[in-house]
Amino acid sequence: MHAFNLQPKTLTLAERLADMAVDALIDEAGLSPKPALVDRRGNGAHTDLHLGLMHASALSLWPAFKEMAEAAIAFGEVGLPLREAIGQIGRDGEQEMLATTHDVNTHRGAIWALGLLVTGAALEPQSSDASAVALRAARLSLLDDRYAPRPLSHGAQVAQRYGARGAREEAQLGFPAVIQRALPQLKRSRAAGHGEQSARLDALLAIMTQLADTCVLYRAGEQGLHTMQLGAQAVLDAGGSASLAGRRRLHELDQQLIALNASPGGAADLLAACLFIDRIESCDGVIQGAF
Ligand SMILES: CC(C)(COP(=O)(O)OP(=O)(O)OC[C@H]1O[C@@H](n2cnc3c(N)ncnc32)[C@H](O[C@H]2O[C@H](COP(=O)(O)OP(=O)(O)OP(=O)(O)O)[C@@H](O)[C@H]2O)[C@@H]1O)[C@@H](O)C(=O)NCCC(=O)NCCS
Ligand SMILES: Nc1ncnc2[nH]cnc12
Repeated sequence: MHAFNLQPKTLTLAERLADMAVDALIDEAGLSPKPALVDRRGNGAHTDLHLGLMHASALSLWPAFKEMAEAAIAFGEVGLPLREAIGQIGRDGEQEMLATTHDVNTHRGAIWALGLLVTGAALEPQSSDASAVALRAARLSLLDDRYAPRPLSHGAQVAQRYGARGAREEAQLGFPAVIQRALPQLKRSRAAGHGEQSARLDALLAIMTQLADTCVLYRAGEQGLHTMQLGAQAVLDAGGSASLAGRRRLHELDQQLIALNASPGGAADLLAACLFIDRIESCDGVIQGAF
C-alpha cells in the first residue's frame, strides 16, 4: 500500500521567486480601498476588469516569472543575451495573459516591472537588498532588445503627446517610485503602528504623488495626472489611510479619479513591485537557501 508523501516539496529559487511575484500581484489586486482601481469593492474606473480576472491573470504569469528567473541563473550576468531571452519570455507571458483574460490588458506593466525585478533577484540571490536588485533590473532595461516590437502603445502615444516616458523610464532609472517612495513609506507607516493594509495603501499613495502614470495620462490627460498626484499627497498629508481625515481624502480621490476615468494602473503595478521587493528583503535567508 502506498502512503501519500506529505513531505513539503523543496522549491527551486526560480519557483520561489515566481511564487513571490504572483503573491505580490494578488496582494495588490485585493488591497482595498484603492482609488479608481480594481479591488475587493469593485472595478474602479474599469469596465472590462474585475478582481477574479486580476487573480486569473496573476496566476497565468507564474510560468513566465519562473522562466525569467531560470534564464537569469543560466546566463549568470546582465547582458544582451539575458535581456533578449527575458524579452521573449515576457512577450510569451503577455500572450498567455491575454488568452486568460480574453484580450483584456490586466498586467502588461507588471510583466515588465516584476519580470525585470525577478530576473535581477535571481542573478545574485546573495545580494537581495532592494537597491541592488533594482540596479540590476535597471541595467537590464537599459539594453536594447533587438526583437522587441515597437507598437504605437498607449504609452508611446502619451510619450508623443506629453513627453512622459512611463514604464520604460521608471525601470531605467532604477525604479525610483519603489525604492525612494513606496518602500520607505511602507516602512514608515508600519513603524507608526498602522495596520498592514493601511501601510500598503500609503505606499501606493506615495507612488501616486509623483508618478507619470501613462495609464492616467492616456485616459484623462494632464488634468487627470495632477488630480492623482495632488490628491494622493493630500491623503498622506492628512495622516495617511489609517487616519479618519486621510480616509475622507482617499474617498474624495476615488470619486474624482473615477469621474475622470483615470485609473492609476501603472502605480498599481509598481505597488506590486514594492511588495515583491519587500518580500525578498524579509525572506533573505529563504531566497539564499533555495539553490
Ligand atoms: C516597455 C514596455 C513597458 C512597454 O511600454 P509602453 O509605455 O510602450 O507600453 P504600454 O502598453 O502603455 O504599457 C506600459 C504599462 O506600464 C504601466 N505603466 C504606466 N505608466 C507607468 C510608469 N510611469 N511606471 C511604471 N509602469 C507604468 C501600465 O500598466 C498598467 O496599465 C495597464 C492598462 O493600461 P492600458 O493598456 O493603457 O489600458 P486601459 O487604459 O485600461 O485601456 P483600454 O483597454 O481600456 O483601452 C495595466 O495592464 C497595468 O499593467 C502601462 O499600461 C513593456 O511592456 C514592453 O516592451 N512590452 C512588450 C513585451 C516585452 O518585451 N516585455 C519584456 C518583458 S521583460
Ligand atoms: N488593481 C488594478 N486595477 C486596475 N488596473 C490594474 N493594473 C494592475 N493592477 C490593477
